[in-house]
Amino acid sequence: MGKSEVVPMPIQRQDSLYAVYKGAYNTMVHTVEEDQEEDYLDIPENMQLFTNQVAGHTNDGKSYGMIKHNGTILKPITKQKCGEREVQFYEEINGATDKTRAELREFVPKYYGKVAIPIKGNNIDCIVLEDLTKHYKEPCVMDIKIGRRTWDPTATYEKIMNEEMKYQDCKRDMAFCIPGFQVYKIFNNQLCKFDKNYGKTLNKETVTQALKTFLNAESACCRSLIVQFLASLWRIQMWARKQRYYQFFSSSLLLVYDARRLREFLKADVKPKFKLHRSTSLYRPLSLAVLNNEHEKISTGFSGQLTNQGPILRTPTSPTKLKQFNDFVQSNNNTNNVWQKSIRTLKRTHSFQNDYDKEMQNKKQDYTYILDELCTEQKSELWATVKMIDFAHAFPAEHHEIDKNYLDGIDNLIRLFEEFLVESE
Ligand SMILES: Nc1ncnc2c1ncn2[C@@H]1O[C@H](COP(=O)(O)OP(=O)(O)OP(=O)(O)O)[C@@H](O)[C@H]1O
Ligand SMILES: O=P(O)(O)O[C@@H]1[C@H](O)[C@H](O)[C@@H](OP(=O)(O)O)[C@H](OP(=O)(O)O)[C@H]1O
Repeated sequence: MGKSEVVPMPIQRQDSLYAVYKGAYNTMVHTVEEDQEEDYLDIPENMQLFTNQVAGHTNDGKSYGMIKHNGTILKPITKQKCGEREVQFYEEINGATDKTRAELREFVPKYYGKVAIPIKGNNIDCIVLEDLTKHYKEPCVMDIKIGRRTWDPTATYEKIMNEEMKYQDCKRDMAFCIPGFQVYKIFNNQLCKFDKNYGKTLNKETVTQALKTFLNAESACCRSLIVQFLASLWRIQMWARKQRYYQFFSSSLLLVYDARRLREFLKADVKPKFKLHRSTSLYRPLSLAVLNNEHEKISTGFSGQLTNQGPILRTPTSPTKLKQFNDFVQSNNNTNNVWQKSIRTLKRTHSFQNDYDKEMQNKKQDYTYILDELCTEQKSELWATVKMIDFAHAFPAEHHEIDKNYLDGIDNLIRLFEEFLVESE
């Protein structure tokens, strides 16, 4: 990625850390200075460059990057055919009345039509989409391009060759690749960006590490986060297993979560107090407790049971379990109250460790969180999601077949996340 902007973190604002990883993970290149000039783009005053973009076309002279405007993003159309295809795709599904395509609307960003805006003095058509990062304070974003084949039926020989040369190992073994991601690291408040050069080095072994880096899971996976992602992924998978309308080439899944909420979650150091015991069922029961604990009550629809056919998506219906669960939630309910959190913070006495600055920093961070929570009209229960994006190469399914190329990638990605889920038990 070439674009960058120093994103203010709640603390340590003066020395906010920002790093870009190009190629090897260990090669950290500071590009803030050198990128500043590139970051300038002549666009209307009420619009900004979209700094949470992690992959795709950028302002490189031939194309433009995403633009941010009023809770939406504008995707400039620089390749006419690709733009038309993407617009047609969104308009088709927005007008669809059949169940399968209507359902697809839930899995993609909201579409608000097309708009022409002046960019560098030229009138450029843009696709207007919901900004999937807009509710997140510290958006961690990963673009995962799905499918072994990333060229469409109209591709030239040269295009096919170009595509086949890229992300070879990862595409061959995993049926997906990672053209870019950004993550706010929990342990040092650093925003790290990983570009396509890093993505191109990945293989079936190292891709797991890349996902863990993205998930802030170097030491342990946060179960709540994994479940939120899996809840979205499983629904997309179920849809892809049955749909026979489309073939997606070079389309991505965008994984987005809020590192702020993850930090709060980990800070609360929530230990599961309510645990479902393993039963002697055919299934492999995974505890619901840590998914729905005192800190976050998340309705993912995940029953806690994985089967060979996939997850059982429902909540437990056993009256005893429900009562146990409700009692648990009731007894811990007040810890969710932001005012009580605030009072607790105010009551905190002076540090005994002579570490006054650190204490102050923590306090500031707490207050920032509390203020943000109070200012947010409605705090969403969920703080991670997956959406399908980039339909520049969406084609009608040949012979109404299942899009195996797409489904393979989804299946493999889910398998990795399910392994993380088991690890987090
Ligand atoms: N609705 C959205 N909300 C937030 N970010 C988005 C959204 N859509 C796209 N992005 C960001 O923009 C990037 C590029 O998006 P997209 O893949 O649609 O563009 P592209 O230029 O067609 O990409 P490619 O070069 O892979 O064809 C994504 O990786 C993501 O970071
Ligand atoms: O991952 P990389 O190395 O950036 O490769 C790009 C990626 O495959 C894009 O999907 C593609 O845009 P399209 O989907 O629009 O074809 C672009 O083609 P381009 O260079 O012709 O724009 C490639 O360069």
